[in-house]
Amino acid sequence: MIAMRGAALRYGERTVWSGLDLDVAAGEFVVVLGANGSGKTSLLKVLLGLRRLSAGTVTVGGRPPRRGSDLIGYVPQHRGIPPHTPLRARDLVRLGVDGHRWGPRLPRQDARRRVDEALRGVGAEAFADVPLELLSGGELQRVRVAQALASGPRALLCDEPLASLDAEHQRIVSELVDRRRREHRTAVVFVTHEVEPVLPLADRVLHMPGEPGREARDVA
Ligand SMILES: Nc1ncnc2c1ncn2[C@@H]1O[C@H](COP(=O)(O)OP(=O)(O)OP(=O)(O)O)[C@@H](O)[C@H]1O
Repeated sequence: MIAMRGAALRYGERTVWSGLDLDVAAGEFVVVLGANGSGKTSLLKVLLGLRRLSAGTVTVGGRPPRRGSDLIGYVPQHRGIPPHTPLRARDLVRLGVDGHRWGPRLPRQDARRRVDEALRGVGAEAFADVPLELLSGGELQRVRVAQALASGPRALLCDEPLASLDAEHQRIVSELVDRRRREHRTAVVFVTHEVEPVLPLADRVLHMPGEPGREARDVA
């Protein structure tokens, strides 16, 4: 599903990583670890089509990554919602249903059914109509997972989705992602500093070295 060969990323003179080979098959769960600044978010940006490699090749679903591709779902790092944001949980998930869609939107009934399914999938029905700014951090991350999965992506990229969640919600969010890859064979790339909840679920771990000249290691 995801294939990188001899990949390198530079910002100006600075090489963030190089010599990176990575394969993530359908249904595989790959955890990405590394120090601050080692280039984990930059790796996701390349897969999202937001950054071009400086060297090497990358494909997602057999093609070069493309911004806005409906092959990919993305769960960003947890952060709060600005006060007075006029959205409820179900509105955020609706953006996920419509997000990548070109042309006419889904008929209202179909969209509503998909939003309800996605909310049910993360156990968020009880707060579906609550304004986002009132949700707890853990509830909000569950809604963000629902948003990312609402369009049925074949690969799910998660950027530190467990940061600042309590242990119980770290487990809940990790298991939601794990269930998805098992039931739908979604390929998962999961960047985290919280290893405890995800290592038991991971097929493989990619260590970003964070030191110039050292190559990233993809270990079993
Ligand atoms: N647009 C940019 N221009 C120049 N340098 C950048 C740019 N984006 C990121 N960097 C630098 O590249 C390095 C890798 O950044 P990145 O955010 O990918 O690291 P990270 O591993 O995700 O870090 P963290 O764990 O702190 O989130 C950092 O030193 C950062 O300052």
